Amino acid sequence: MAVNPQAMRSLLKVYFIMGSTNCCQNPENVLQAAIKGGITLFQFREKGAGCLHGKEKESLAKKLQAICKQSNIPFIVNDDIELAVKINADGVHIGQDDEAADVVRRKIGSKILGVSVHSMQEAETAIRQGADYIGIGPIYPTSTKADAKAVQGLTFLTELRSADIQIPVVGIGGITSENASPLIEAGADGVSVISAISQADSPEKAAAKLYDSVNRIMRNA
Ligand SMILES: Cc1ncsc1CCOP(=O)(O)O
Ligand SMILES: C=C1C=NC(C(F)(F)F)=NC1=N
Ligand SMILES: [Mg+2]
Repeated sequence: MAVNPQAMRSLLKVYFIMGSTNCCQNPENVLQAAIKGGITLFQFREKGAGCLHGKEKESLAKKLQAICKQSNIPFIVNDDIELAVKINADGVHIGQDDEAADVVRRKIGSKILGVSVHSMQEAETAIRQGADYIGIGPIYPTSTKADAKAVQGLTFLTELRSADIQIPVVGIGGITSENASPLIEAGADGVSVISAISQADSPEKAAAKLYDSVNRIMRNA
């Protein structure tokens, strides 16, 4: 465990994920606004049709990393372990089709390690191999990830929590400030969003609304 679970849980509250293909406006301005609105964690996910590669990808990563650093928001890199190590990111997020979590843990040392899981078996493996948090979804329908798995709603989350699995958990997929509350009530430590913030007219207001709905539920829980 590289980050203590309680610290990890508060980082997961409003977890913004973005890459150049998710934005209509300039990614740097969108991230700046999202941070102002109150996001608690950021993941650089440069993936899908038209995404950047090589030097262009690295240069955008460094710009977004600098913006996060100014506000003490940890900067997580999706998939690209090599890039994460090269620019000394604060952590990485991997899926089941990436390298195994134990291999990645050896490469990143005490950085934050997040793993996407879709079953109890995958969750237990990720925990055993030293993940700091797990991402589960898609919770609701989403058009952002073309190859997303079947929509799972709150079923898997409820299963995890009734199996008394304590690892910090964040939900992802089609989440907005309108549908975030049931997820927190079912035991998620936070919500992860791409389009609800990156494609909002005001990313700052969208982030603030998400932050408010998540905290409102946590205060009353
Ligand atoms: C990366 C990812 N993994 C499962 S759904 C998804 C896309 C989430 O995007 P959005 O928040 O726009 O639905
Ligand atoms: C596919 C993904 C699933 N979950 C997450 C996170 F929200 F960070 F856990 N990030 C991803 N890139
Ligand atoms: Mg991946």
